[in-house]
Amino acid sequence: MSVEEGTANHGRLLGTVRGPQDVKRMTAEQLDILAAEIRDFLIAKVSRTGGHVGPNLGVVELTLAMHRVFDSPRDRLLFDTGHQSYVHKILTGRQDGFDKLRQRGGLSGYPSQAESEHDLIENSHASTALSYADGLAKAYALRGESRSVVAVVGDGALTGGMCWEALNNIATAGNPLVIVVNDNGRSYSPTIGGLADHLSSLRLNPGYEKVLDTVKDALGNTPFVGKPMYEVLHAVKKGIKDAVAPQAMFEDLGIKYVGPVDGHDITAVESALRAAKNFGGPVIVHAVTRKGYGYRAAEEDEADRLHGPGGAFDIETGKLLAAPSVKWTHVFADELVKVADERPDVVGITAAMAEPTGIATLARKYPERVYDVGIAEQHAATSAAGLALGGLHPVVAVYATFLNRAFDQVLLDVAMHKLPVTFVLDRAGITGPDGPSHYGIWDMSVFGVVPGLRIAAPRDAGTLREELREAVAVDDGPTILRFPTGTVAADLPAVRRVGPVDVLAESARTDVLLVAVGSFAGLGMEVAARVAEQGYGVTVVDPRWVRPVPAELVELAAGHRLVVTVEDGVRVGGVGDALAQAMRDADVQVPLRDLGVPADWHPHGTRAQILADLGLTAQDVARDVTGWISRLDAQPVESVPRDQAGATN
Ligand SMILES: Cc1ncc(C[n+]2csc(CCOP(=O)(O)OP(=O)(O)O)c2C)c(N)n1
Ligand SMILES: CC(=O)[C@@H](O)[C@H](O)COP(=O)(O)O
Ligand SMILES: [Mg+2]
Repeated sequence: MSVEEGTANHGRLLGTVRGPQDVKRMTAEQLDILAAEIRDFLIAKVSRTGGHVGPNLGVVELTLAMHRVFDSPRDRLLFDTGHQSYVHKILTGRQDGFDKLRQRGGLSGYPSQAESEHDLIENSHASTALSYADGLAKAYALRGESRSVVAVVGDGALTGGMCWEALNNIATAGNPLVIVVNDNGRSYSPTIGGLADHLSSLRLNPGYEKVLDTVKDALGNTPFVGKPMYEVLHAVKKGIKDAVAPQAMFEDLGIKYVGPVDGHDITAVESALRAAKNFGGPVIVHAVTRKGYGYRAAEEDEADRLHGPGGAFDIETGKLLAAPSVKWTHVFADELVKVADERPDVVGITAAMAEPTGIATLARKYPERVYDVGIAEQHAATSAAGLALGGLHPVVAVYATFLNRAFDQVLLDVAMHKLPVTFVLDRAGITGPDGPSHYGIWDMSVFGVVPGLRIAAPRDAGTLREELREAVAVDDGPTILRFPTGTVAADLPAVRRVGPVDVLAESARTDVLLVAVGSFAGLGMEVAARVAEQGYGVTVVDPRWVRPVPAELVELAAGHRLVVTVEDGVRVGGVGDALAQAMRDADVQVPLRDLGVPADWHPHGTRAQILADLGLTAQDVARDVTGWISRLDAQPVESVPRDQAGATN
């Protein structure tokens, strides 16, 4: 593409970039111009769609250098968490896709094999890239393939335990492998922990910086002649480094360390990467970057450097354009503080997501009662078990999808010990823009099998507050409270309560018992109204506590001709499955149809779009229910009058 044509697209130089080969031949001056054009491009596009603008502004030079030193896709570039792969996508022919970033049918916000041969890891869960890289490097070694493996991992992701399991193996295997630590000092907020302190000691030591510049100049003028020269030069740097900034951690692991380098200096990063590439074993390149680099609104965003605005935002201020609304998270955060006011034993735990989960609200009032464990959900669960053994009641707030990796900890470290730990799962169910590895659709099935664990699914703000209090009142086992992303549902009053079960609507006829789980209660009410137009009576119930299945739900089922369950979670092992089993065990032979999310990798889009694609709308469910009940009419069974419906009051 000519420069003229390129200009018409995104910027004079950026418009000419159709693949990595186009940046390999650019001069240093052109690269600086290109980096600026990429920043302008990212801000312009992501301000319209929402997305991870801060992390990607921090890796512009880093990604350019990687694509100049390595030959993707033959050499494999891996991005831990993958939220910082937009620049990689820009350089691998996908600039045109950014108008539909994270939108249905558009570009994924994470690497996607379907999009490009340059993409490999699609999982948006942190701390996995080094394990992939270890495996990949072993495969290439065994197959005798001379291909570089490069893994970019953030300082936040490095607080995840899997990284250290991987480093342990990478060191032993000794295969050529380049680990680029993208150290911007932050996850959302400043990264916590001993590792973070260690990294900052490296990057912040003024003496080391000055001395390093001298060495860097020497390095800059010295053509690399492979491993011997690298060893000599590295020994020089190491000697200096240990003198001013001891960093035995990595090297004692058996992994060479290069850095810290200025992650925004393409030439410096390139020379470090070339040294690492030619070393012939595992090397860590410690790149110091700034999240949101070059964009004032991001650099001045104290909360999280514009880590991931959820929608379109004002370029000048970085503020979301959408009108603010009361989110499920806000209701949780507000009630948690009220509970903590009354219960000095209640403490909060976050896995590097204090603001997004609302735990920060508790931390602002009771800083000594909130623990940020880093991106370490497994540790969060078992550390919570320790806190509970110590007489406290921890509230662990994570996104639903991220608790998956802590199943064993919840099962054995918490539940088997019957410990009072409450897990609050935000973003439960279909979320939308983040796609399949972010969908919080597994929790009711996966954790529903844990003996002694109780799961609540509030339907609105009132029941969220109520069920949070009920959860922290449980002292003989773990509890889960799960709610979706977005604006909290309007309060839906119950007409009566049967045990823990709220009856939201009922009629003279008891044709259908509609079990609407959590935030689907509103959908249930709409369905009941539509089905009533066909002459059928629908009893809508919200179980509130969905696992274990309340006995009252089975009794209510016995009084109806058909039971339908609808849940924002996978069907297999979900509430519908569990209720069907409970009904069989109680010999209640009423037909049951369960609606929910198929266990599959659902694409990204908006929550509403994906739910519609899955037939989880009032119109679709009403059509299903009407079809099922009308087919039952072929064997008419008197609908049991309500007062004999078997439900206890
Ligand atoms: C297991 C897991 N927990 C939490 C998250 C949410 N999350 C996404 S990015 C991020 C911060 C990552 O920080 P870092 O690795 O330093 O990357 P940066 O954004 O600074 O480039 C977090 C906590 C996640 N994706 N995966
Ligand atoms: C990459 C990651 O895991 C988070 O940044 C996630 O994208 C945040 O999701 P929300 O926008 O729903 O808070
Ligand atoms: Mg970081």
